[in-house]
Amino acid sequence: MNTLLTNVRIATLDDTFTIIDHGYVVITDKIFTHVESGDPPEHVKKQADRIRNMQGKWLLPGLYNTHGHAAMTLMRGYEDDLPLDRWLKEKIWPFEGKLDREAVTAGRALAMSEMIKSGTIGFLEMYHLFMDDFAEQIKDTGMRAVLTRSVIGLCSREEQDAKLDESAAFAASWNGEADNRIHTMLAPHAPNTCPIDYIKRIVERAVDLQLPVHMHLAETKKEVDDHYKMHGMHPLDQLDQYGLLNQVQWLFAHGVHLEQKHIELLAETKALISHNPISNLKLGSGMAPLSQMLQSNVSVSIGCDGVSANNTLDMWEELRMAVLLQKGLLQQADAINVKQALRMVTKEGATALQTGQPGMITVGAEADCILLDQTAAHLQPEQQLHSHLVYAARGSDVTDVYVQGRSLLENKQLITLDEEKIRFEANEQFAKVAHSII
Ligand SMILES: CSC[C@H]1O[C@@H](n2cnc3c(O)ncnc32)[C@H](O)[C@@H]1O
Ligand SMILES: [Zn+2]
Repeated sequence: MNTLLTNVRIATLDDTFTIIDHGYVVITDKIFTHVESGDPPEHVKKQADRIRNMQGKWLLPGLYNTHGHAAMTLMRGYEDDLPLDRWLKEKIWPFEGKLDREAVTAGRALAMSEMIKSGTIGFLEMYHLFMDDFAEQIKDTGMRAVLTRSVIGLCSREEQDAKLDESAAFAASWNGEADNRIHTMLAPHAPNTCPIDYIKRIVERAVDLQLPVHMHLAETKKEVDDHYKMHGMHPLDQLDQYGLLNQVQWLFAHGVHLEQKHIELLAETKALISHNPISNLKLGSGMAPLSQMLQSNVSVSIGCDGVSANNTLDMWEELRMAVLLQKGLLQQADAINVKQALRMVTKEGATALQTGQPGMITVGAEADCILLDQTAAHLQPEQQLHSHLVYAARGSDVTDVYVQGRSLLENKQLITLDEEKIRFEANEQFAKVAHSII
């Protein structure tokens, strides 16, 4: 199958940030075989099974959302004003306790529809319910994902082991599935919900399975202060003291309350960070030292976290918030530049999610790309393309999405999901669960 996209402005976001003002791409099966300037020659047109004129659109790599809980999209707007610990204990965990298969499935379909429509092609899911179902859903939807059956260790040794066995079995059976679009990790929930000896056993299992480990880390000051009280040290220092940082590839979510010595430790051990600025602001958790992490060569990507702490899955908003926040916080206009910003949602995201893809538009890469309507007023004048992508673009500008050459969105219409059905089921399932709590 050959697909030819013509008359398009291409932001390759490659190593040199090349822009092709007027060009075309050819997707052969799932690979970019041409990324060229100008109009396609006759022989290229003849070989195409499908030619789409993309006049008035920008083509660029898809975005990656590297930390979240997709099922929680059902809980959008469910408690807006509590700090993390009370939010979890008083509102979220009781609600999650009532979730059944239909409710979780509805929340996840809603999440995927929102992500695809706003240009996110890959995401990480940290959750504990119906993970096999989700993997099946993703197979059909066509997105990329890292799936983790996460574990909380505030229970007996037997229960801990049972959860870990379930998590490892899930990870082993789905890693590399769906034509390598699904990858897996093990995922202790957080240092304050998983005792260190449990985290140690999880890391040992991850070593056996050759999988990375994902965990919330240093999200709130309370969590870190409590860790000092109980263990006399910061949670990252404890992982280091137990020799756990060098054994596996870590991907930490949040990393808000870190000192410079911790940032250096992350860099030394090549740990990855998923920065979640809006969730951190909404839950009053704080502002992560993003600029210092980038300066210390820590690989940072961006995540939206669960929707009830955000309240959208719009990676453009998330990116803009990440950049503006650092500039204001440090009172420094060049705290993060446009190229660093774009890298976090493309190349660094592709790395964090273990895709093996460059997160760039380049010949030989798998054909993952999104297109934006460049005619919107807020994207004029259109010359400063890279700047617009960081400071002006919105999820609603996205018109088309391809993953591995498969079309998931065309002219703002979802191809692999039924939007009306998703909306209906999300509302129905929310009402059902909310009613069962009262
Ligand atoms: C064990 S599955 C994941 C678990 O995490 C909860 N969660 C959602 N958002 C956050 C957050 O910001 N910090 C910590 N935990 C969070 C979610 O509700 C699931 O229960
Ligand atoms: Zn989270």
